[in-house]
Amino acid sequence: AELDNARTGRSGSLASPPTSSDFKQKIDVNPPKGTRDFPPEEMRLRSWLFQNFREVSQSFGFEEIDFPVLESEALFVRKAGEEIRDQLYCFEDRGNRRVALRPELTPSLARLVIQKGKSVSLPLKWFAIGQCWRYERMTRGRRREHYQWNMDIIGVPNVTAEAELISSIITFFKRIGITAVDVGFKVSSRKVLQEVLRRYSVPDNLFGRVCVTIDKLEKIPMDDIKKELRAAELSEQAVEELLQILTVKSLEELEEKLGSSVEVIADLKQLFSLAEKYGYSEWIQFDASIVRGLAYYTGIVFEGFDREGKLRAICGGGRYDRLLSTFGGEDVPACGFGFGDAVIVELLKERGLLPELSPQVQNIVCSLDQDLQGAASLVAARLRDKGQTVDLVLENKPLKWVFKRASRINAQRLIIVGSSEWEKGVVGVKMLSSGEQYEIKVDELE
Ligand SMILES: OCc1cccc(Br)n1
Repeated sequence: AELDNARTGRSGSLASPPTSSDFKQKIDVNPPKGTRDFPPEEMRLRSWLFQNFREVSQSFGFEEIDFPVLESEALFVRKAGEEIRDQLYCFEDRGNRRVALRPELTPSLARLVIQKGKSVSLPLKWFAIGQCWRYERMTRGRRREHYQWNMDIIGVPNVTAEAELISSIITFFKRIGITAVDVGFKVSSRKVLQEVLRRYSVPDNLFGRVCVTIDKLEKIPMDDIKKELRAAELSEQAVEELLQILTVKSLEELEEKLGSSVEVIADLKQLFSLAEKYGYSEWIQFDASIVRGLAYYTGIVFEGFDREGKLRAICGGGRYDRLLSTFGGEDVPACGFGFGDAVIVELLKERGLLPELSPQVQNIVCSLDQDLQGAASLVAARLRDKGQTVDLVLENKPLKWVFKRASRINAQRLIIVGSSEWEKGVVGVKMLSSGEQYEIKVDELE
């Protein structure tokens, strides 16, 4: 019975821990549903992507931060009907605490900003790359985890912050060969909806929920949208005007509808003017239907889209000036974006822009007989001390095997430690691309 317990993983005392011979049933060697392994080839692509995320963030003067993948569930229990809430990967831990695998990074950032309080001086320009989770019924076969790149500017109330963030994403796209022909940004502001709701005296506390509902346009039937809006006590007229304003085709038309005195017109005009100064006007367009699906956005919202219309949104973000107070903190103006690691790879594949990333090592070192294994280790250590990368052959292998491995790991140089050469204080060197070969004193190796 104990052995059975061990096999099935059920708890129960065992005289000694199970050994591999106790387990007949082969474990499932695939990762859990909806998750990915990153063996070397996949990990090279991920590292390349993240390196570009990091270098762009740093070129904009942002500092890297990180937080636990596990957070208190309380950070994410917003009551606005968001999909991200419905799919929260949450559970009770062994201390009976309600915890969750983070579905996004922004609430953790807000928590850290509140925690730091007056000990940090504004503005904060922070970025993070972190794995985020959702528990989705595998019916749709979608992934349960992805990595997100976030950049956030905390403490800047005007749209210069949003303009800077959009510029950083465009800089990233350009670095990896994506142009304004491939991708664009749809830009709007939730202040449009806020203005309409204000005119119909809809209470502020319903704002997030209404936006989340509006974001479901094109995802759920119009009747369900209207039903949700009526459930939020919107009048028929308010519902009609809300849906109507989302179809506005230009800033000029929006100005006609709302009047030029409304703040949102000034915001959007300033954003487009800044875009022109940055030189990225061709990348962005006003699109009144963009609201984004997170409840906490309060102002400008934007999303990167593939112009061929085949893929889901590449990235998205916006202003969230009221998030900190929902956690009991002092509100601070804030804006940021999230950029997932999945759609961008699909886009790169579509456009034939996936980089060729092969393993690289400068040296492979081997000894011709096992008495010289120590000598080979000494040579490897010397080279490493000089900053060289070295793959040291750790067993006594025939040269044929060494050459095959050298080719597989893309080594540039083969260093051979042979007994007669070693006695003369030299080693054999073979440049693996040119074929050139020579002997050299160990101390002169570099
Ligand atoms: O974009 C929403 C989301 C959140 C967590 C994990 C995954 Br996959 N996707």
